[in-house]
Amino acid sequence: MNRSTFEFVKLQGLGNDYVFIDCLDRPLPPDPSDLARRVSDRHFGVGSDGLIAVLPGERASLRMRMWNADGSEGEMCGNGLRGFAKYVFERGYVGDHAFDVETKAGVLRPEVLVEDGRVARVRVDMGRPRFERGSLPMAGAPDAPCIDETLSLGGAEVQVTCVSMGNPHCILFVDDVATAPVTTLGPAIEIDPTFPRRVNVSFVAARGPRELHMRVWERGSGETLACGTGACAAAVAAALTGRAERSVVVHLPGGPLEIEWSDHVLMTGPTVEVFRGVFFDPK
Ligand SMILES: N[C@@H](CCC[C@H](N)C(=O)O)C(=O)O
Repeated sequence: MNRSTFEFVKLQGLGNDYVFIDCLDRPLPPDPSDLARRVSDRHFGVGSDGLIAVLPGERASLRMRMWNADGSEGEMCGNGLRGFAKYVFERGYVGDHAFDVETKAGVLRPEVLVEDGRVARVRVDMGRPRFERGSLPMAGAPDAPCIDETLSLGGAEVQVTCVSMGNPHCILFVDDVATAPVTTLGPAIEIDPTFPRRVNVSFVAARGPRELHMRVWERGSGETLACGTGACAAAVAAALTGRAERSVVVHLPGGPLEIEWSDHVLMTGPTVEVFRGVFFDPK
């Protein structure tokens, strides 16, 4: 990789798409936030919801870092981690079907599910959800959870449940996701001072004990077709508040994700390599 061109692979999970760069034998570009903004641009760049780097790890042999389309770095990315698992398994960087990956949210464990010699689906042990405000972070007593609380957020009175999946999520239950104010209230809650590091905002409708419908406004990327960590947080919030069972299918605009919460949260869903290319970096 030199400063003016670099190779990339684009993968998507339920339409939540990321440009992957391989930094195992090459250094991470000097300003990955700026690069994320430029490659993510759907007119002047490759077009994606963000950038993911494949790196050597310290707490595991491999490390994933991800940046949103606005250049902010996220602690975790569920759809991205499924793509990461496919990428490293198919290139022989790991030998086992299940392996550890270091992220900013800790070491997580994906398992690739191989069909016809290809990784089509990945199950990820997403670890334990956390509920205390300090884990998001969120204003208020650091040890107190926020479960079905009515708060003034983004200029509206809303009932929310907040969950950390390593990254912060604010869940609003609604009657119908089609008419939910995703693109108006979503960005207003994202930057509400209650969440000093901003927050991902999910609008979720329970449709029976094992079916959730969801749309998401992602911190740093806007409305996306799916969010893996968001689907986990939504499933946990629905179970915790008696709206659904602990094993659900979350229907997102990009397709369904299977989520199970026993102690850890398990997420199972597809991942697809879309194309490979060379980015001509004007900088
Ligand atoms: N789409 C992702 C989450 C990406 C990071 C998020 N926008 C954040 O800033 O926390 C997923 O699939 O989990």
